[in-house]
Amino acid sequence: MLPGIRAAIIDLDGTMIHTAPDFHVAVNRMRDELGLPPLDIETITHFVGKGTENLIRRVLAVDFDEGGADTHFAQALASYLKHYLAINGDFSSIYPGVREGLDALRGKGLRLACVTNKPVDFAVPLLEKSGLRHYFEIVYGGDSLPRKKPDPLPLLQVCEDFGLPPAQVVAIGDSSNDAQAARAAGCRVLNVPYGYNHGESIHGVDSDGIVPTLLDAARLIAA
Ligand SMILES: O=C(O)COP(=O)(O)O
Ligand SMILES: [Mg+2]
Repeated sequence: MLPGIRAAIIDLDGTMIHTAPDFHVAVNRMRDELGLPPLDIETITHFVGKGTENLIRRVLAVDFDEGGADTHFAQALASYLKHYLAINGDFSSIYPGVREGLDALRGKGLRLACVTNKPVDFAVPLLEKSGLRHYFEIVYGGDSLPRKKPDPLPLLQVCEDFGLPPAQVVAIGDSSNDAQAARAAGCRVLNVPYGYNHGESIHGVDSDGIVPTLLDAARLIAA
């Protein structure tokens, strides 16, 4: 059990929504525009988690050295953002247990925030389209604050917004980013094993527990 918890900070990509197919389509439409061959979904999924700029750099590094990637970066980023915005949510799906888990967390009286490295202008419409926006008092994207996960800043900002000490807040996410940010902030952390952990096993991550679904996370948490 995790006792003494008053709020949960929940990650988006790979935790609530399986967005890898959206990333796959948008990245390959960008690559097509640049005259580059498509990448498979697994390769692209391993690049997800550290924000949009990092994703584009990793995607360009498949074809170019550092100088070449720099040359193409601005065009690639603009193309990717245009294509992602056009399809945001069309190919993605909510993971099992997410709605039930969010209902259970709310039922226990926890306050909820979503902290994602996705740009906030992608995250909010995706949450709205998925019917999840209403659960969250706060949504911070990767570009909402000066630093993103694995930096603790977005988590510390939520703690301040809620007026809670970090020890009373749990972060729930699919990757080492979420765990590192939580540890650095002094929050508790639970991880789900089904998302995108940069192609690595979630079992190597410093976490307070690995739970099969958000509903299982909710069952472990007590106010
Ligand atoms: O867009 C990303 O890089 C991943 O976003 P996440 O923080 O919701 O997993
Ligand atoms: Mg994630």
